[in-house]
Amino acid sequence: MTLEEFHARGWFEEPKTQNAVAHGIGTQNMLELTPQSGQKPFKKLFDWGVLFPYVAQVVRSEKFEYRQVTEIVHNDVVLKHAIKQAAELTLREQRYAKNGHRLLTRSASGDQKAQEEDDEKKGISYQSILRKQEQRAISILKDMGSTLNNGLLAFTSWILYKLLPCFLSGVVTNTKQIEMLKTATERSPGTPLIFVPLHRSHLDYIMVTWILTNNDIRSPLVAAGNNLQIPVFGGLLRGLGAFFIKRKIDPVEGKKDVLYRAALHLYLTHALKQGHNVEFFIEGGRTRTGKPCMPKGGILSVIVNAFMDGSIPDALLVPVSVNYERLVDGNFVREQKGEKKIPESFTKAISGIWKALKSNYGLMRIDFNEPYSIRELVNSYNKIAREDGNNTKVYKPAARVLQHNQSTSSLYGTDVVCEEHRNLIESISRQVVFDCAAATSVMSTNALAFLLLTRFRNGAEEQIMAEALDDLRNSLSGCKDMGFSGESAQILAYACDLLGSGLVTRTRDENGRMLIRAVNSVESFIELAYYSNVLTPHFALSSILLATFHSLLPETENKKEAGVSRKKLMDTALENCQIYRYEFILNKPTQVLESLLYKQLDDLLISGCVRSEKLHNDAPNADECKRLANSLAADLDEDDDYLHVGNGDADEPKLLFASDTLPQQRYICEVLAPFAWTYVTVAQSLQILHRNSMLESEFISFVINDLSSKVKRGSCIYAESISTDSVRNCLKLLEKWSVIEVCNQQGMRLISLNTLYEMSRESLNAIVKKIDAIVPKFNSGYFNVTP
Ligand SMILES: CCCCCCCCCCCCCCCC(=O)SCCNC(=O)CCNC(=O)[C@H](O)C(C)(C)COP(=O)(O)OP(=O)(O)OC[C@H]1O[C@@H](n2cnc3c(N)ncnc32)[C@H](O)[C@@H]1OP(=O)(O)O
Repeated sequence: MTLEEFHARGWFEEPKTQNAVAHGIGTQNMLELTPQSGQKPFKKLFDWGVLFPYVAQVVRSEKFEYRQVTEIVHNDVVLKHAIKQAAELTLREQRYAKNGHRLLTRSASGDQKAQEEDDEKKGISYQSILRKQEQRAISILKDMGSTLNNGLLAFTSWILYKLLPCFLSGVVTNTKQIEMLKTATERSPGTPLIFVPLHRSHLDYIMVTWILTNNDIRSPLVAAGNNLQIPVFGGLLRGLGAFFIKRKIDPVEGKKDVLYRAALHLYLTHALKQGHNVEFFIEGGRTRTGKPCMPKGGILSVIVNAFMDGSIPDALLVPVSVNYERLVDGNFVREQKGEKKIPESFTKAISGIWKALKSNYGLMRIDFNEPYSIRELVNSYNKIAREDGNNTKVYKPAARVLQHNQSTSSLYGTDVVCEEHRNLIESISRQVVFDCAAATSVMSTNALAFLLLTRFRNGAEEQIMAEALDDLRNSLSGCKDMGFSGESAQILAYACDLLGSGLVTRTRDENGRMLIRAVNSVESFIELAYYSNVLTPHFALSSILLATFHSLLPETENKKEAGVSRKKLMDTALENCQIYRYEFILNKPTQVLESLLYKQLDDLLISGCVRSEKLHNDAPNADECKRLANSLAADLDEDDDYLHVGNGDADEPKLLFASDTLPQQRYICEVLAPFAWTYVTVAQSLQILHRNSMLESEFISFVINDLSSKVKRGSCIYAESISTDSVRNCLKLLEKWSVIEVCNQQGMRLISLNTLYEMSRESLNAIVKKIDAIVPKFNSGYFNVTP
């Protein structure tokens, strides 16, 4: 390996002074790290660890006591109560099935004995139902329980030391972050660590446990979907920490599986009480698009509850960001094109491992971000609630104690999850996902794919692209950690190599110039979008703002003096942000979206993408100066929302179109343009629901086909707009807006237009128009003005 290549792989990343804890001072390659091996000075003359470093590493790394919890759960009175509750529910169902509506009159009479006799005649036995529920509880716990043990951990760890270098050139972690975790566990020994990674690949959980084990940090119990309970691997994962859960808690809509909920609630609570660390994937599965999915709250609600009811004194949530230069477990192109997911199986796992071992996937980067104490999170949300003057929102841990007769119908542990608690969990989970995404390091392949999709869709000369990469690195400096360093041209060559000729070509033209371009196929653009989307959330707000600005510019002859009022821009941009509410988490719950938009506006003003009327006339007003000063202050303390100056008067300075920076404006708008195309196509397709309800899956196929033909015809230039995930997100939005209704019939989701939109074509057209406004119009209007 040449020195340049070595640098390009980011192992000598310059330290970031802005946030020493989150970004660390120096990284380490875990593949080469065996701190327990080698000669221990002043201990012995000869140490066998010198000859067998990997064996020494796994044998000598710290061993923890991993207590089994299924037995404790089984003996818990709450479980016994849940078994009874489930049995009574089944009894009622069976009676209803036999007696139909007559059941109600019988129960009302309250004649217990007569009821029992009637049951007996009809072959219904409460005792046998109860026994069945008891058996079910045993079987649920058997399926769920992890058998985490040191022996298997050590053996697998050794295998991984041998196998990982076959397909990864490095596993980069941050020394400071690992030390931070160790310090956190030492400082508060009774406080469990809750690892919350964003899920990209099956390697994620393997690497988290492997890194923790080899750094003498207790391995976590990991919530695993029961689709991974496949022969051989299922048992292996269980011994390495997996506890299996149903991906859908209530398979039958509207019917709560009380027994399962209680078992999961108790399993997790007791695991925490027994000192286990826990890991779960808050998105509920791997991202198919490369950007984070919306979080799920079930597991988190149990953990927060364990703190609230005093089962544990506190817990530290550790957001984990994982990124790969090249995704190890294939790609998600098939699924984005609307094809069915292939279920996990033994053969699929074996062939996946075999394929992986024969390839090169470059670097993997894993960041353990600064932990949040759940106690402090709850306190700070309470502070916000008090500042809002909303005392009902205040959460008090002591107010709820673990009761033996508590309900088992919710994962949280109360009959109905109250709205405040739901909001609290949702806020915490959105904050975790936001922070994980923001802290994800940018790999060389992310940067290359981003440039290819937003600036060089037809390819470009390597030198020009290297300059663009320099610009990108400058613009990200201080806000995103880069997983590479060195000469941009070399980084591009390295990234092209990794992505392979199926995605990107790097060829010399007849004049000897090196050209880099994306392979012109739907599949390659969808896959490149996966890599590019690591950067998309970072540019999402400025893209929304600028696209909104362009959509508001008036049609006038004198385009160079055209402008939009600040208030109008902000109001419309805020509305447009709502369109993307299921696609991106644009702000933390503790941040005010409007303030973030103002900050983005200031950045656009500074970069010259938008001009200010007053500034343009060389007469900066006091408001403008204050706003820019505030923006800089907010940069220094990013969590504090700064107040924007200006009262939103109609006569406030206008924001003017800037013709000299049109190319930059276009790059920014290109970031969200593919999403906007998907959304507008979904909206246009709604008309087929007129007097016609449809299975959701059929509607999605219809939209995907429509998008594919648009791409084929060239009316949509973004092949990556073909995205099942974005179609689904748009449907969630339309459901939220009450444009469509979704009803669940025996596990099938039927969608139809809501009455208003069924009756009125204009209302439906208004929705299409509203969504169409977020599509940047590159072929008309202001994007075609010559500077
Ligand atoms: C050294 C060697 C190394 C080797 C090393 C090997 C490592 C060996 C480990 C292997 C490990 C594999 C790991 C694979 C990776 C996956 O398999 S990822 C998939 C599985 N994991 C997850 O999904 C975790 C995140 N998901 C959740 O938390 C979901 O909520 C659940 C628990 C799965 C349930 O999902 P769901 O059925 O869709 O239901 P959901 O709407 O979320 O709500 C369920 C209930 O939760 C509660 N809830 C939900 N949201 C809220 C809220 N905001 N507030 C309060 N309560 C809420 C409510 O009670 C709700 O019920 P309702 O009151 O609404 O009726």
